Amino acid sequence: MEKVAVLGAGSWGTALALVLNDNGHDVWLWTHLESHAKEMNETHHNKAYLNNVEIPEAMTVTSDLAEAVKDTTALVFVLPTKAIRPVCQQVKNVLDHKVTIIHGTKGIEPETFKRVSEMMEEELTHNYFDEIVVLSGPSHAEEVSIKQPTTVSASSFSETSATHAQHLFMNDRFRVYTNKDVVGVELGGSLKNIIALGAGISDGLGYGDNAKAALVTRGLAEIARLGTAMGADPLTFIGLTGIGDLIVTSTSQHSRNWRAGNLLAKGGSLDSILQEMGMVVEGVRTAKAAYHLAKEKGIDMPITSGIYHILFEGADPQAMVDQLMTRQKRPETDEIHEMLKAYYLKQEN
Ligand SMILES: NC(=O)c1ccc[n+]([C@@H]2O[C@H](COP(=O)([O-])OP(=O)(O)OC[C@H]3O[C@@H](n4cnc5c(N)ncnc54)[C@H](O)[C@@H]3O)[C@@H](O)[C@H]2O)c1
Ligand SMILES: O=P(O)(O)OC[C@H](O)CO
Repeated sequence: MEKVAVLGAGSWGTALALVLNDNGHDVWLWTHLESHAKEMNETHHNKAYLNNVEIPEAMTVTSDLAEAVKDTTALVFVLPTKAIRPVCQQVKNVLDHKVTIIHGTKGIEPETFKRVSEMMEEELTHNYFDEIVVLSGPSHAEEVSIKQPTTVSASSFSETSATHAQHLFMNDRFRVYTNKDVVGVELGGSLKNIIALGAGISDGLGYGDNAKAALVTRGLAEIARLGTAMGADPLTFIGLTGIGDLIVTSTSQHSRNWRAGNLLAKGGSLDSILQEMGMVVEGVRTAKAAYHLAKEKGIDMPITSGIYHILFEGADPQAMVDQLMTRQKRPETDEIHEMLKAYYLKQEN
């Protein structure tokens, strides 16, 4: 049994804390709001974020960060991307030993284009950990919390750290693979949220399965294009944290990104939708980051660009679809084909 602190008591933090609790660990779930900790301790439910399950007695819910991180072997950061830097700064003030650092956050910082592990490294420095582990894959909190079979990847430059995360989380309903492509795993997990917003928009406009399949497939081509330019292994994008997560987020009604896109297409304003949902919709800020990053790097991302214009410039979703469909004629063959060829060649050898 190990003491593990989960930082962030939203839906995903709560679901991951439950997995760790099932595995017999001493789990401390930290929320920055004293009132939230009090409510969860009194009601044994996380009403605002994941009300369908009971918080077990064995799990400690606290708003005291120093108590939470004391004597831990691992910290699991499960926060919105914009809360990563401030919480790392708070952790730095109270952590006095080395731990395995794991994060389950899916986003890119729009101002710097940094991935989450890069932001964490900048804030925490290597005094407190060896290499960060990214836990990512097709995994809705609503299903993990009721023990539906789920598979994810634990990705790190350090095999020891990845294996530690795998050991902490893996059980017969939550299968964890290790993975070395941190860049590909983080970018796949973040960029798929933009395409999921697009899938929600497509459904909201009344389009069918053909349109959604096209969005997912051509969306993957865009993700791979930007991802490889940023140093990712292209094969990662046909794995769990690429196509796997893209499928689940674009097709599931659990997805907050899909839901936000769906409401947008039906005429809601972005601000009111985000306010009403009350949970983080990471694809919004990531669309801003990816749009500007792609522009800077000269990478063609027409779907991402259309979604950016809908989100931030009030473009009409229907007009964006028309624009995508009537672009210049071109062959389909591109890096997706090259990736698949490389993958099958690798399997044969
Ligand atoms: N929900 C899922 O199924 C799921 C699955 C995989 C990954 N993720 C990723 O996990 C991350 C967190 O998502 P979530 O679904 O748990 O979000 P959520 O909206 O359900 O909860 C966010 C939590 O962060 C807290 N928070 C917000 N700002 C904070 C701050 N400045 N300091 C401290 N705490 C703060 C909120 O109080 C809340 O407890 C996101 O990057 C998301 O993409 C979510
Ligand atoms: O609910 P979403 O859209 O934030 O997606 C949650 C997870 O990332 C799915 O793997």
